[in-house]
Amino acid sequence: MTEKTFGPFELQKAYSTEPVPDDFVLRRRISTAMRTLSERVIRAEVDQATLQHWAEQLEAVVATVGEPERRDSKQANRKLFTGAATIEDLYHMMDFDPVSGGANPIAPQVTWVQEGQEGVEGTLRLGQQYQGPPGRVHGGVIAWILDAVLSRALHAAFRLGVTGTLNIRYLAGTPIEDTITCRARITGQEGRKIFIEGSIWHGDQQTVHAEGVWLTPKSLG
Ligand SMILES: CCCCCCCCCCCCCC(=O)SCCNC(=O)CCNC(=O)[C@H](O)C(C)(C)COP(=O)(O)OP(=O)(O)OC[C@H]1O[C@@H](n2cnc3c(N)ncnc32)[C@H](O)[C@@H]1OP(=O)(O)O
Repeated sequence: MTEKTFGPFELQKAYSTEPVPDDFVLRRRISTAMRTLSERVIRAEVDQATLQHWAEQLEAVVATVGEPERRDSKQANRKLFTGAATIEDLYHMMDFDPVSGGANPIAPQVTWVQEGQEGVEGTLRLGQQYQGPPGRVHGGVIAWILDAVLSRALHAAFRLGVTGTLNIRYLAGTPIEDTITCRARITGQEGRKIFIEGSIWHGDQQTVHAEGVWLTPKSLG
């Protein structure tokens, strides 16, 4: 039997509904453990011998993994655009994303509650490893997340582009260790320029406003 394959417009749906490939179940477990560790290790108050022991254990894992070659992510992308991508290819494209990618150990995990042409909305919680001022999320981390959230609004509307400009207004502190909500939507288009705005909320309080311009590649525009 031939393996099921997907094209560009099936990417999001297949990624969120098809069964997770076995190796990605394990990659996600590893990444979850690493994310949990990076938060807890900052909190931990232990003696020097314990720190020494943990350092040695972790260095042993690093040595076991070695120095693998860089992953070729263009291959899966090419297959997607000819409708020949397998579910494994889709996971290779999506699951290593630095925001929300389940198999990326540094990716803050967003729970997407809405994704459509009218916009996207997701919730997340950022731990102490993302702290800037005491108790608040680091401003650069906020920019990192919003770049991804605004890009997600672009993809949810079946468009492609790269960030050209991203302006961020920090209205109030965004708390760590509590649920926050991110939103984004396309507000307009002029030729290859697509205008997107976004926000972060803590409960009813808006803490960040963002707006930016995404550029569709010349080859598609
Ligand atoms: C189907 C789904 C697939 C999903 C795949 C998952 C992947 C996930 C990926 C996640 C990705 C996450 C996101 C990421 O991380 S994207 C990575 C971060 N961004 C970049 O690396 C972009 C780097 N910059 C460039 O490549 C070029 O400078 C671009 C392409 C931006 C423009 O160079 P280009 O040669 O094309 O431009 P042009 O000179 O013909 O000008 C055209 C028009 O645009 C106006 N303009 C120009 N520059 C800017 C600017 N910076 N802001 C605003 N406007 C700008 C310009 O005035 C002109 O306007 P007008 O005079 O016509 O009115």
